Amino acid sequence: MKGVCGGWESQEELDEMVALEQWDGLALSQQLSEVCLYTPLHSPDLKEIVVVETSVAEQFLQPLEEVEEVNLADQEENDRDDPQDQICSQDVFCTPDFITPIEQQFPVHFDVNKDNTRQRIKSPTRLTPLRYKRPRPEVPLLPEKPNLQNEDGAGLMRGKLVKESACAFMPSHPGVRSKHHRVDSPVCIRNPFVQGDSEENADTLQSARPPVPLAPRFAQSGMSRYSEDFHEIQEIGQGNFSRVYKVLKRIDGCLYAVKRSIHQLHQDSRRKQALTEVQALAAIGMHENVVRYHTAWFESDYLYIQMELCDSTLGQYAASIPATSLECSLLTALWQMAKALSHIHAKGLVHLDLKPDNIYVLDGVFKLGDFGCATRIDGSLSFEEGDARYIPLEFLNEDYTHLCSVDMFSLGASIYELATGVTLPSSGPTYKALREGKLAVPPGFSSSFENLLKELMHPNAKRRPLADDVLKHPIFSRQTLGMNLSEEITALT
Ligand SMILES: Nc1ncnc2c1ncn2[C@@H]1O[C@H](COP(=O)(O)OP(=O)(O)OP(=O)(O)O)[C@@H](O)[C@H]1O
Repeated sequence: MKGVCGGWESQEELDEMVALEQWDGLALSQQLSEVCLYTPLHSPDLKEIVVVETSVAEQFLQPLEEVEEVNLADQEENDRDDPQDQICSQDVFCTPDFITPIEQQFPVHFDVNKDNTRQRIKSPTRLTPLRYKRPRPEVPLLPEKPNLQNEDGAGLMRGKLVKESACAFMPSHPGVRSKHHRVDSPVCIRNPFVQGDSEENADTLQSARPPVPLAPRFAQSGMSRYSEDFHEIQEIGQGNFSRVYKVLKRIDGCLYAVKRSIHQLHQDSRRKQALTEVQALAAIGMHENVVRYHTAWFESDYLYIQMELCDSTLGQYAASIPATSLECSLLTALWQMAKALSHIHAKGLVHLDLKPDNIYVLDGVFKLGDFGCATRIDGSLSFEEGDARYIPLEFLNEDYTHLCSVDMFSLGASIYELATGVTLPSSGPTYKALREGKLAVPPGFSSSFENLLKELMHPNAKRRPLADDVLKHPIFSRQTLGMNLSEEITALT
C-alpha cells in the first residue's frame, strides 16, 4: 500500500494522479493552512495510516483512526511487513528532511508568485515511522446469555455485553479478567421501591444475589469513571450529604448535574441509605415534574448520581419574581408539585423532605428532587426525618399513618414561606403557631390562595387535601390564573 502527498487543485486532478501512479493508499495535502485527506474509492481495504513525526498530521489523523504507541521492535517488524506503507510528512509540511537520501529528496521551494499547489512531489521510498495503527482485534461479545449486572446500583437488571470502556480503566478490578472481558458481574440490588417484580426478575435476583448485600466498589485501581466520562465545570450546590457539580458528559456533549456524597460510604448500611435516592428515582420513572435521573455508581466508596441539570431552586426563582406576579408563579409551582406528588404517591412512595431547596426550575418547569428521605407509603421501610421546618407535628410525634398528608403539609409550608419571603423557623412560637393553622399571608395575595395554604397546613392530617384533590381545586380554574397554567390544566382535563 502506498501513500502520497502533494499538491493538486481539484478532486478530478487528484483522481487522475492517483490513477496514473496507481496509488492505492492515502493522499494528504496541505494547501495554505488547510489539510485535506483523500482515500481513493478503489482502496476499500486500506487499514493502516502511517504518520511521520508531524504533530499537525497526528492531530488530524488521530480522530479518524486510533493510533497506538508501539516500541521500536514492533515498528521494525511492521516495516518489514510492508516497506511501502508510508507517507512522508516532510513532503506535506515542507520541513527539512535529514533522513531521506539526497537523491530521493525533492526541491522544496515556496514561491509566492507561483501556483505551488500544482507542484507534484514524489514520495521517498522509505522512512521509519514513529507510529502505526494496528488492526483492531475482533473482540468477542460475552456472554451470549444476558449477564446480570447492575452498575447503576438501581436494582434493575440488564443483559449487557462485556466490551465497554468502563472495563478498560479497571484492569485490576477483581471482576475484570482483561481489557475487554469481565468474569464476574457486580451484585444485583433489589429495589425496595419497585413493587411486584416479575417472576423471571425475582428468580434471577435470587440467584444473582451474593451473600454480601452491597459491595459495588468501582475504580479501586485509582482510575475514575467520573473523570473519564465527565468534564467538571463547576460546583453548583452543597447539601448536608452531597456536593453537586455541573458537568459536561464527554460522550454526548450534554450538560448534567452530578451529585457526589460528601463522605466515603465504607459501611454497607451507609451505602444502602445513600442508595435510597437512586432507587426511589429509578422506581418513580420519568415525570416532567420530577428531576430526571440518568445513572448512578459507586467510586472509591463515594456515591455518584447523574441527573438532569436544572437552572435554579424554587427559592432562588421566587426571589427574582416581581410581587405582582408572585401569586400566579407560586400557584403554578404548587400545581406542578401536586402533579409530581400525585404521580409519586400513586407509585406507593412519599418524598418526606419537600421544601423550596428541593424544588428545581428548568426552563420555567418546576421539578421535585432530592429523594434522600423517600420511603414507602405502606410503612414497610424505615423513616428518615426531613427538614423539621416543613414537617407537620404528627410526623415528628411518630404518627406515620398519613404519610401522603405529610408531603401535602410540606408543600403548603414551602409555598407559604415563599409568599411571606421569611424563612420558616424550626422551633419557637411561630413554628408552633403555624402547626396550629395560624397563618399570616401578606396583603396582596387572594383569599382563595390563603385558604388553600391553610387547608394544606391543616393541623389535622385527615383534613388536608391530597395531591389529586389539589389538582381539582377551584383556584386552578381558567378564570383565576395566567394563560400558561390554564392551558396546561385544559390539556390535562
Ligand atoms: N439537578 C440539579 N440541578 C441543579 N442544581 C442542583 C441539582 N441537584 C442539586 N442541585 C443543587 O445542589 C444543592 C444540594 O443538592 P441536594 O439538596 O440534593 O443535596 P443534599 O446533600 O441531598 O441536600 P440535603 O442536605 O437537603 O439532604 C441544591 O440545593 C441545589 O442548589
